[in-house]
Amino acid sequence: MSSVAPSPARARKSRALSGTVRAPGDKSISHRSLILGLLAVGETRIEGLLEGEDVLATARGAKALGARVERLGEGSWRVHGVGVGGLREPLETLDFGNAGTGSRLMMGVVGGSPIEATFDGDASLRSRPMRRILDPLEKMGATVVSAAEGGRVPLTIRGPERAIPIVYETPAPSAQIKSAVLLAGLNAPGETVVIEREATRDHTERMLRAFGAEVSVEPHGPHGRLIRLKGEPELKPAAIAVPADPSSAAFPMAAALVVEGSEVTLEGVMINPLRSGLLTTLLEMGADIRLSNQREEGGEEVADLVVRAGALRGVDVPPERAPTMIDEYPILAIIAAFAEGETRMRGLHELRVKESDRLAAVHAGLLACGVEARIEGDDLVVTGEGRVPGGGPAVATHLDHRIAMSFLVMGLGAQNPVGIDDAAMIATSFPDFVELMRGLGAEIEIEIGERA
Ligand SMILES: O=C(O)C1=C[C@@H](OP(=O)(O)O)[C@@H](O)[C@H](O)C1
Ligand SMILES: C=C(OP(=O)(O)O)C(=O)O
Repeated sequence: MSSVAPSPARARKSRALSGTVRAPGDKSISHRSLILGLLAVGETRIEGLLEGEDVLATARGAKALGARVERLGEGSWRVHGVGVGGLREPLETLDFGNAGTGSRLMMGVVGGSPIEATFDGDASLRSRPMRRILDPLEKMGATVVSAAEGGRVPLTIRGPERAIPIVYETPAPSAQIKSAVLLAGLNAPGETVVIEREATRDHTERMLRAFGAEVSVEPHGPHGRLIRLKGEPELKPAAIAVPADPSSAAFPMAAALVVEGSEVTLEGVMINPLRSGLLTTLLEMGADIRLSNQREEGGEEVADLVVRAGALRGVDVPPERAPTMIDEYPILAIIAAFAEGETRMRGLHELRVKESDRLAAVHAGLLACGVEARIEGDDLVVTGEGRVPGGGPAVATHLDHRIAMSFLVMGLGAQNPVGIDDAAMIATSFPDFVELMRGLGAEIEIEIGERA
């Protein structure tokens, strides 16, 4: 099990932020490009790969399963894949650290193929539910050789000679469950079908097509989708350009909104509609965000976002929007604290099973910083007064990068500094976060273990 020394950090009220920055490569697309690179025969080239710890764990996983994975330069990677039929049984435990996406997608790969592998991770990953992945994989012929209590990691899976094609309705709106089933379905003779009641990010579907698989998607019910994958495709390597991650761009964007006088431009942010719920919500709150230079990059729509500080009002965020902004609620809660009036974020049950229980962690952090907030069932309600006191004890981040970055952003706009108990996990998704924010004019101090 991996662990990193904690690095307490603190952010203080900032002068106006300004500048043009590019958020790192999208984490979801980065994981998938390495995994599909492994599953195609030949050389896949990736530009703009996120070199965060989560993705580096997936790169090691791809290597352990037989791929040759090389870093050619910053963000520039080459994967020599072995194909679905050529996977090697890893000799050692696959340690995914803090990464839900990497571990769950790789479970799909292993669970659909005739190899056995053991998965493990840090204390956060060890607490996260994996039954949601193991259940469909068992239906597809996989055997769970062993697992920690409740079907958690460390766990060992053995896949079948050929997977059984299934029709599977996901029990939660989760792109990770959908992706694990589709990846296992690559080694199934026939059609694997995934039904989701609420559409989730579609990067796996898009990328499978780019690698030559036959995937069709149709609407299902008012908010859902039905996805069909034709099994046993011959995946061909592809060239992947990874767009900037909207979930990471959300932090400098939020800072620009809440620090008086700021104007920040975020370049090349992916605006896939299944990832842009935060943008929709912020525009409803009256945020001054302008999209320009809309274009396509690497099969995804991207835009430059010009963000200016200004007054914001509280809004009601409907539950059906949750899958399109699931990782953005912590930072939205911070922005809501700076708005005038009540923001109600509905239907947040999935936040309880992320790197931490994000509903509880955000709520506790807000209270510690003098913000009025309450949890009602699966809703988080934040009452903003246009200003945030800050101060108080260090916010507990529970090995959660998004909690860490959210409260540091709060400190940049709050009356008093905001401290967090540990900034180390920021490196899982946004290794240059502190440097990028400092480049915009932010004051963030890290006490120990500062990363370059
Ligand atoms: O598929 C993905 O890349 C992801 C799916 C989401 O998780 P769930 O599938 O659990 O909703 C999200 O929270 C995670 O950061 C990335
Ligand atoms: C939930 C997240 O990631 P993962 O599930 O991959 O750990 C996240 O990055 O916010």
